[in-house]
Amino acid sequence: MRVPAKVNLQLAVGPRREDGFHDLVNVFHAVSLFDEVTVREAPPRQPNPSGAGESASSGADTGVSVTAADPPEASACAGLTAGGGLGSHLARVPLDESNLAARAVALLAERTGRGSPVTVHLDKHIPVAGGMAGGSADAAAALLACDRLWGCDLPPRTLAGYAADLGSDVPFALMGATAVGMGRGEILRPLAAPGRLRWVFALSPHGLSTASVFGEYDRLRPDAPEPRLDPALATALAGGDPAALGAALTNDLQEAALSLLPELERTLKTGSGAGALGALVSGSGPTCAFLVGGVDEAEADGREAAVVAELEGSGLCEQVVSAYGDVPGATVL
Ligand SMILES: C[C@@](CO)(OP(=O)(O)O)[C@H](O)COP(=O)(O)OP(=O)(O)OC[C@H]1O[C@@H](n2ccc(N)nc2=O)[C@H](O)[C@@H]1O
Ligand SMILES: Nc1ncnc2c1ncn2[C@@H]1O[C@H](COP(=O)(O)OP(=O)(O)O)[C@@H](O)[C@H]1O
Repeated sequence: MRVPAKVNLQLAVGPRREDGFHDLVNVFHAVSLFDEVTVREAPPRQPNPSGAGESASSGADTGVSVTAADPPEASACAGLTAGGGLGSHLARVPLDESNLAARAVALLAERTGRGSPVTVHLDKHIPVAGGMAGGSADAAAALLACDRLWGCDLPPRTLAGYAADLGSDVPFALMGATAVGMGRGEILRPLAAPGRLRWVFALSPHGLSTASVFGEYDRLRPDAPEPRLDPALATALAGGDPAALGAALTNDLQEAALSLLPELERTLKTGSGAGALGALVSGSGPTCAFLVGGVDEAEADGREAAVVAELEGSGLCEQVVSAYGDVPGATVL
C-alpha cells in the first residue's frame, strides 16, 4: 500500500467540546510524501526480524508485528531533495499494539470477526509527530490492506466509519486529494483543486504532540469562535490560483505550535523571505509548509530552488523535502 501525507490549507479550530475534541473546518490536501505499508499473512511462530537501521517488534496479543526502516536511499524517497531519511523520527514510532497500523488491524478483526495473524511493515517517509498525519496514513493503509487480504470488501462508507474510530485524520488518508473535514475532521466533503501545486516542507528535529498543541490553543484562545470555511481560500482553490492560495493559507493551531516551539517562527520567515507564496505550520506542527507555485512554474521560475536552498542553509531544519499535491489517498500497489 502507498499512502500520502497531508498538509492543512486551512485549519479553523472552534472551542473545546465536551468530549475533549474541537470542531474544525479542516481543509486537507494530500501530498506526494508517502509511507509504504506492507501487510502479509504472518508465518506461524515467526521470530522477530531485525537488522541494521531497523527497529522491530511483534504484538503477540494482536498477531501484528511492525517494523520501521530508514529509506534505503534518499533518492528512493518520492520528492526527497535533501537529507537521507527520517533519522531520529523512527525512535518515535511505537512498535507495539499502540501503533496506529496495529490498532487498525485489531479494530477490523474485532468489528468483522475475521482476520488471521499478519505482519505489518512500515517504510516511513512521512515525518513522525510532524503534523502530516503519518500515523493516520499507516492506519488507513493497514485498514484497507486487511479489508482486501481477509476478503471483507467492506463498502467505502463502512471503512470510513472504522477509520474515524481510529482517529480524526484517518478517513482523509483513505480518501486523499483535497477535502474539507468538519466535525472533528472526520466528516469529509471533496473539494475541487484544479492544477497541481508544488510544496517545500521543512522537517523539524522535534515532534509535537497533537493533544498538547490543542491544549495550548485552549489556553491562548479561551473564546475561540465557531470555525468557518474561508471564502478567499475556497475561491483560490477552485480557481487554481497558487498566489491567491498562498495568501489565504491559515492555521489556527500555528500560534500554539509556535508558543511550544518558538524557533518555528524563524523557519517560516526563512521560507517566506526566499519567495514562498505562502508559509504555515502543517496541522499541529512542527513541520513547516511552503507553497512555491503550480507544479510547472515553481521549478521554472527558480522559486522552489531558492526556498529549498535558504531552508537548507538556515541550520533550522532536520531535512528539507519537496512534494506536489494533490495526490490520491491510500492505494493498493
Ligand atoms: C491537528 C490535525 C489536523 O489535521 O492533525 P495533525 O496535525 O495532528 O496531523 C488533526 O486534527 C488531528 O487528528 P488526529 O491526529 O487524527 O487526532 P486524534 O487522534 O483524533 O486526536 C488526538 C487528540 O487531538 C485532539 N483533537 C483532535 C482532533 C480534534 N478535532 N480536536 C482535538 O481536540 C484531542 O486532544 C485528541 O485527544
Ligand atoms: N504508524 C505510526 N507512525 C507514526 N507515529 C505513530 C504511528 N502509530 C502511532 N504513532 C504515534 O502517534 C504520534 C503522532 O504521530 P503522527 O501521526 O506521525 O503525527 P501527527 O499526529 O503530528 O501528524 C507519534 O508520536 C507516535 O507516538
